[in-house]
Amino acid sequence: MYVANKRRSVREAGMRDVHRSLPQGATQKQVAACIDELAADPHISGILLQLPLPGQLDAASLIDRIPVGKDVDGLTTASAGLLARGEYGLRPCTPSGVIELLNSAGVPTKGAHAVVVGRSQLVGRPMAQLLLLRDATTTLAHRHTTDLTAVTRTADILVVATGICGLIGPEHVKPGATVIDVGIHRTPTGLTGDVRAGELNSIASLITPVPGGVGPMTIAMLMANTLQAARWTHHPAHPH
Ligand SMILES: Nc1nc2c(c(=O)[nH]1)N[C@@H](CN(C=O)c1ccc(C(=O)N[C@@H](CCC(=O)O)C(=O)O)cc1)CN2
Repeated sequence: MYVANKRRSVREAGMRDVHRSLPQGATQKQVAACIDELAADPHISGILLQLPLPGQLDAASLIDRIPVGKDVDGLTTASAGLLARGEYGLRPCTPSGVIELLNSAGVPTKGAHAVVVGRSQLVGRPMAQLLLLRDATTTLAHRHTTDLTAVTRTADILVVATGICGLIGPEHVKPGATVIDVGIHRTPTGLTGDVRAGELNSIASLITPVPGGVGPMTIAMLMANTLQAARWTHHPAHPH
C-alpha cells in the first residue's frame, strides 16, 4: 500500500515512476542486479528500496548499491555520513518531514530539549542528527534507557518512533511539550500510533495525528528528495 501511495504521488507530481516487484523468495543477487540496472540508467534520477525486506535479504548492503546522488531515501552509508557531518546531501524522508512539521508549526528547536525515542536507522538516528543540526539539545532514548519516563518528561519536543503501540501516555509528557508520533499500527478500532494521543489533549501543546501526520509528510519529502536528485542528474556540476 505504501508503494502504491508513493507511485501515485510520483505521477501526480509529474514524474515518471518505474516499479520493480520481485518475488518474496528473491535472492540477494537478484535484488542487487535490479538495483544495479536502475543505478546505471541515466534516465533514472532516484531509487528507493521499500522496507522491510524478507529475512533472507541483507538490507544494508543492498541499499549501499544505490549511488549517493540517486539515494532519495537518504539511507545509504554515504548519505548517513554526510548527515552525521552536517554536510549537504539527501536526508531520510520521515525525519525531514518531522523537521518540516516543526518549522511550519513555528516550534523553536534552538536550545530546546528534544528527546527521540527509538534508534532505528530509518527514523531515530537520523532524527537525532537533524535535531542536533537545528541546535536542539538532543537525547536519543531506546529500549535500554533506564527510567524512560524521567527522560521523556524533560522533553520540550518528544519524537516517538518505537513501533510499540500506545507506549507513550500522559505520564511521559511535560506540560506544554510538542509530541511527534511516528508510529502507525492497524488495530481492530482503526489506525493508531505509539502515543496515546487522546490522553494528552490537556498536557501537550501540539501533537501530530495518526493517521494524517508524519506518514503523508514522509511521502512529501520523498518527492522533494526526488526533485533534488533529478536536478543533480541534469546538472553535471552537482556535488555527487
Ligand atoms: N524504503 C523505505 N521503507 C520504509 C519507509 C521509508 O521511508 N523508506 N517508511 C515506512 C513506510 N512508509 C514509507 O515507505 C510510509 C508509512 C506510512 C505512510 C502514510 O502515509 N501513512 C498514512 C496512513 C496510511 C494507512 O496506513 O492508511 C498516515 O500516517 O496518515 C507513508 C509512508 C517503512 N518502510
